[in-house]
Amino acid sequence: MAHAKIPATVITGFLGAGKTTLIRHMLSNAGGKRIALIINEFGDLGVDGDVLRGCGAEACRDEDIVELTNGCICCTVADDFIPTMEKLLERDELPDHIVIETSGLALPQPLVNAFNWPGIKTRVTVDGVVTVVDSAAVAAGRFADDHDKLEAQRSEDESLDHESPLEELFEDQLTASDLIILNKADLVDAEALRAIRTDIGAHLKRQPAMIEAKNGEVAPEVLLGLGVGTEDDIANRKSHHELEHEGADHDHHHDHDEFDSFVVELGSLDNATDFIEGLKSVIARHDILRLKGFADIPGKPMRLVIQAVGARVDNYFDRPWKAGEARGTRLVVIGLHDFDQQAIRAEIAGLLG
Ligand SMILES: Nc1nc2c(ncn2[C@@H]2O[C@H](COP(=O)(O)OP(=O)(O)OP(=O)(O)O)[C@@H](O)[C@H]2O)c(=O)[nH]1
Repeated sequence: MAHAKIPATVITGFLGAGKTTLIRHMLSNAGGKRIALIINEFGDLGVDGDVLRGCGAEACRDEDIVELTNGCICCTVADDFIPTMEKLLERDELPDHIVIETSGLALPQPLVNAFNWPGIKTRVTVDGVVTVVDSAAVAAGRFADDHDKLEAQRSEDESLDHESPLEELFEDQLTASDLIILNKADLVDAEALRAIRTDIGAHLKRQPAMIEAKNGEVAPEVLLGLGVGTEDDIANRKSHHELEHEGADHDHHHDHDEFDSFVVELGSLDNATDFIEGLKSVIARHDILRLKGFADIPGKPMRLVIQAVGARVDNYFDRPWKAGEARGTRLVVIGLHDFDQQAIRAEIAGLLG
């Protein structure tokens, strides 16, 4: 008897939109489903995988979490993602469902296309692409292009064929989606949510369902089981990059060179409250897009998770430091490629007093 294909859900969305939070909620409510997770993130510190392991949900055991850290999943599909999937499919105990969290800077299109790879197409199908939107960031105009500024830049440099990298990515992630989650609904009012819906709808040819959520609280039955088979519809979801180079003999190279990241390592934080207040001003001064990691607070048995998305900084203790684990503070900082790494490093180190 032929086996049914394993459904795979792709979770995409810009940096800090709430992908990991959504997955954490899904795992805690999976109702006995065995879910394998493939997690990819931008930057050299695997924070998302570690946060998910820290939540100890039964649906996803440690061996079911695979991290792809060699770069952005859309650029390393052939070298990284396909071999990982093949290995997963060789296991004796196959998962009921596969969930893939892309990095916040990834284009979903090359990833979805990888499901047409011969060894994968017969075994797995894309159940759906779920795009998580940070409603607060959209309402604050983070993805809206400054068209006047862009025109001025274009008149100086004719080779510029791009919209702002943030706006393009945001649109490409929406273009690929089967379901849109307007997350962080707690941070905006009903009118702003309505405006976001209208605006997103106006940008899309297809009209995927949109649902509002806070803290990624969406029932797994809603997220999983869409049954779309997105890999067969990929031609209708082209990214800006693909559209620009359509027909041209062009290598579809996409290397996120508009963005950059680095890791800051520090000792322990004597005063976490002051440190976090200080971080807020460093983030604002340098327009840092995302900062996340773990901190060591002397005398505390638990490690502190620090999560910043734009100007908002959250922190919470997630789990005790393990015996033999090196305590310390490690933060990954992500921004546009021209941000001043040296100054940011110095200013963050300076917060320790
Ligand atoms: N207020 C509020 N905060 C949220 C919500 N969802 C997520 N967050 C917070 O937003 C921050 C980023 O959430 P993550 O789930 O890590 O976002 P992500 O999309 O996985 O981030 P990257 O992997 O870095 O792109 C965390 O501090 C979350 O607690 C929400 O609905 N409301």
